[in-house]
Amino acid sequence: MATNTQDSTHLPLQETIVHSNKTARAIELMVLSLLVFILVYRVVCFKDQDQYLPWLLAFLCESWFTFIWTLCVCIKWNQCITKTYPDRLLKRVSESEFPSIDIFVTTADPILEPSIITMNTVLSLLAIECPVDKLALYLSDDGCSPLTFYSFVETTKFAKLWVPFCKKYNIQVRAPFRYFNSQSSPLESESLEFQQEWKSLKKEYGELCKKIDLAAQRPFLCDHDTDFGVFCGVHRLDHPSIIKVISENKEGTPSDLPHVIYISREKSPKHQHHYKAGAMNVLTRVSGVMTNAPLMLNVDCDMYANNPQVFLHAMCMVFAFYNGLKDDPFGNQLANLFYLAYGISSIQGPFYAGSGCFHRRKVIYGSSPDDMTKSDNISNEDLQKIFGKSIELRESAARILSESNSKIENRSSPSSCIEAAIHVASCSYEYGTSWGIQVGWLYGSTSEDILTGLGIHGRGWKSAITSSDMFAFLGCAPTTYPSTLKQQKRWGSGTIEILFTDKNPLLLTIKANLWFRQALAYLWLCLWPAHSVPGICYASLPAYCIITGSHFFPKVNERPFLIFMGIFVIYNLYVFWEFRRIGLSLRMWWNLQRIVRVNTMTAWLYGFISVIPKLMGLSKTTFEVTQKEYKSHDLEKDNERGVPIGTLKCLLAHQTLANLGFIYAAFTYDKSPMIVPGVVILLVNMVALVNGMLRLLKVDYSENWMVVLELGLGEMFCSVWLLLCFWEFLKGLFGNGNYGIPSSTIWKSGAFALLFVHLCRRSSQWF
Ligand SMILES: O=c1ccn([C@@H]2O[C@H](COP(=O)(O)OP(=O)(O)O[C@H]3O[C@H](CO)[C@@H](O)[C@H](O)[C@H]3O)[C@@H](O)[C@H]2O)c(=O)[nH]1
Ligand SMILES: [Mn+2]
Repeated sequence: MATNTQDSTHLPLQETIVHSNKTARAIELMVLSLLVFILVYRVVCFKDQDQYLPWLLAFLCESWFTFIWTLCVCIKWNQCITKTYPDRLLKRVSESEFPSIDIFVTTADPILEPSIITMNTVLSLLAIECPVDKLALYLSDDGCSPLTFYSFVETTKFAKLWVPFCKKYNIQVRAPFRYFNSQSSPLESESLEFQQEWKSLKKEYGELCKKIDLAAQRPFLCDHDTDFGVFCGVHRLDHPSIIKVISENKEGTPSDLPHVIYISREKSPKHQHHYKAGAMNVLTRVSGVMTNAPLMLNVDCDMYANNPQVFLHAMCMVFAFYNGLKDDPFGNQLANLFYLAYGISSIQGPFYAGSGCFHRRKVIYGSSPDDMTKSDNISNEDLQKIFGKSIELRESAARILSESNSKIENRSSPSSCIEAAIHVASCSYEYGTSWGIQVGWLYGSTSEDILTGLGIHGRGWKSAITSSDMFAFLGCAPTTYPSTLKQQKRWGSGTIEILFTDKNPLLLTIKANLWFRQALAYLWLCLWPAHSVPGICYASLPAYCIITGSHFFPKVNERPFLIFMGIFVIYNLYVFWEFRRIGLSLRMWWNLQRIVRVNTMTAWLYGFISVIPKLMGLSKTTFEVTQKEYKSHDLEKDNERGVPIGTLKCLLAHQTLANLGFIYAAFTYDKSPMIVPGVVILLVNMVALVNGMLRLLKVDYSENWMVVLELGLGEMFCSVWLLLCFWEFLKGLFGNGNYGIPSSTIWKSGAFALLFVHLCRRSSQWF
C-alpha cells in the first residue's frame, strides 16, 4: 500500500520470543541427578535389605519416574512464545487480500450441551473481526435435534443485530452471555445512543434465551410443511443428511451476515460414524463443495471466541509465512502445562487440542511441506481414491492442493450446492477412500485431535500458538467430578491407544518427518495414562511397609534420606515457583498437585486398562460427550463454594475470569467404579497410619527415644501426604447425598483394602 511507512513494513508480523530458561534448567537437572542418585542407591543397597519386594518395586517405579522426568526436561529445555501483531498486519495488507475461512462448530447433544451455550459460541464467532465475505460458519449437529436447528435459526436472526453492534462499538467479549453477565447496565459515561442500543440488545438477547428455553421444555411438534418437517420421526442415530443454508451472503455485502449453514450428517446403525472425527470430516467435505476456503477454524460447541481479533492474529502467521518463513498449520490451544507448551513451541509446535485451532485446508487434505515444489497435477483417478466419488469435492480438492499461493475463489452460493453437499455427508461416502486414514481427522483414537495433529507434524509441518494478553477461546471444563473422571478417562484411553497405531511417534520420527524431540513430547503425552501403574504401586508402598514393618526409604538418620527429602522439597517448590510465575495462586498449586495424583489412580488407570480389551478386539472405545453446564445466576456465590476441579481449561479460566461461572464445584460422587482404586489407597493408608501411630505410642521414650528413627518415619510422612492428596475423598467418606461416596463403593473398596492388608501380612513372609 502506498501509505506504508518504512517502519511498519519492516516490523515483523510475528515474532518468536525466547524465554531465558537457565534457572529452571538448572533445577530440572538437579532433580534429574537426584533421581539418578536414588536409582544408584537402590542398586547398591539391594542386597542389604531384609525384604526385597518393596525395594524392587520402588526401584522399578523410580526408574519410570526418572524416564518421564527426562522426557520433561528434554521437552522444556528451550522455551519460546510467538507474538503476533494484528495492527501491523492491517497497515500492510488490505482486508481483501485475506484468505477466506470456514469455521466449524460441532455439537452432539442439546441436553449435555445446552443449546444456549452452543449459540453463544456461534454468536462470538459470527462477530469476530474478519471481512464478512471471507467467512462461512458451519454447525454440525450430531444430535440431529430440531431444538438445535430452531435455536440456530433464531440465533442467526439475533446475530443480525448483535454482530453490527459489536463491530460498531468494538465490544471486547462477543459472546452475549459473558458480555451481559459482566455488566448489568450500560456505563453512564457511554453515549446515549450506545445506552439505548445496549438496552434493546439485552432485551433481544433475553427474548432469544426465553425462546430457546421454552422450546427445550416441550417436545417439538414437527410440522411437515415447515423447515422442521425433515426432523419428523427421525432417530439421532438413523436418519438421512439434513443440510440447510440458514443465511446466505450472496453479494458479499459487508453489513450482512456471513454464510450460516446447518449440517446433520447421515447416520445409520450399519455404519460407523466415528464420533467427532467423523463429524469433522463431513464438515470438511461439505464446506469443500460449498465454500472451499483455504483456511479452517474448528471450535467445540462450548468454546466461544474470547478475543475478537483471533482471526487477525492467525492472519499474522499466514502472511508471515508468505514473507518467507516455514509454513504451518495454526495451533491455538489452551494448554494445561504452560511450560511444556512453551517448550514444545520451540520444537515443532504445540499439540492440536481439538478446538480453537486454525488449519490450512491443504494440510488437512494430506499435503506435506515439500509438496509445494512438486508438480501440481494429481490424476483424477488418484483424487477419487483419496477424496471419493463426488466430482465437486474432487474439483475443489484439486484446486486446494494445486494452490500456489494464489487465491482460491469459489463464492458460488452455498444453496446451489446442497445436492453435492448431501452426497458427501452420506454415511457410506468414505468407504474405499482415504478419509480418516490419510486425509481429514484421523480415526482410531478417542483423542482424535492429538492423533490428527501427530499425523500433521509427522509430515513435517510446524504449528504455532499465538499468545496475546487475551485468551483466544474459552470453554467449559466439566462442572462435576464424575464428568471430569469420564473426560479424563477418555483422554487417557485416547492418548495411549495412539501408541498402537501406525502414528506411533517413534515410528514417525524414524520413518517420516517428525522431529525427534517432538516425538519425545508426543511420547510423554501418550504415556501419560501409563503413569497410573507405577503411580498406584508407589502409593501402596508406604502402607505396605508400615503394615509389614519393612522399609522402602532409608531411615531418617541415614544420609541417603537427604536425597529423598531433597527431591520432595525441591520438586514441590519448583512447581510452585512455576505456578507463581504465571500468576497462579498457592491454592491453585495445591489443588493441582493433589488432583494429578488422584486422577492418576482413578481415571487414568481406567483409561489405561480400557485400552486392553480394545487392542484385543473385544470392545470399542466410545466417545462420551462431556456435560456442559449453563448457569446464568449467582456467579459470585459459585466462586466461593468448593474446590476447582483440576482440568486444563479450568486452570486458565481460573486465572483470568474468576467469575466465568461454569468452573467451580465441590466434589460430588456417583457410583462409577473409577474411584474405587482411589478409595482403596485412602483406606489402606488410613489403616497403615493407625498402625504406625500405635507403634509410636508403644515406644518407651524415656529409655531410648532413638528407636523412633527405626520406625519408618519416611513412610509415615508419605502416608500423611497421600491422605492430604485424597482429602476430598476422605470428606466423601463422611459426606451426605451427592457429596458422599456411595456406600456400595465404600464397601467394595473396603473389601479390597482388607484384602490388601491381608496380602501384605502374608507376603512379608514370602519375600
Ligand atoms: O459424536 C460426537 C461426539 C462429540 N462431538 C463434539 O466434540 C466436541 C468435544 O466433545 P466434549 O464432550 O466437549 O469433549 P472434551 O473432552 O471437552 O473435548 C476435548 O477432547 C476431545 C478429544 O477427546 C477433543 O475432540 C476436543 O476438541 C477437546 O476439546 C463437542 O463439541 C462435541 O459436540 C461430536 O460432534 N460428535
Ligand atoms: Mn469440551
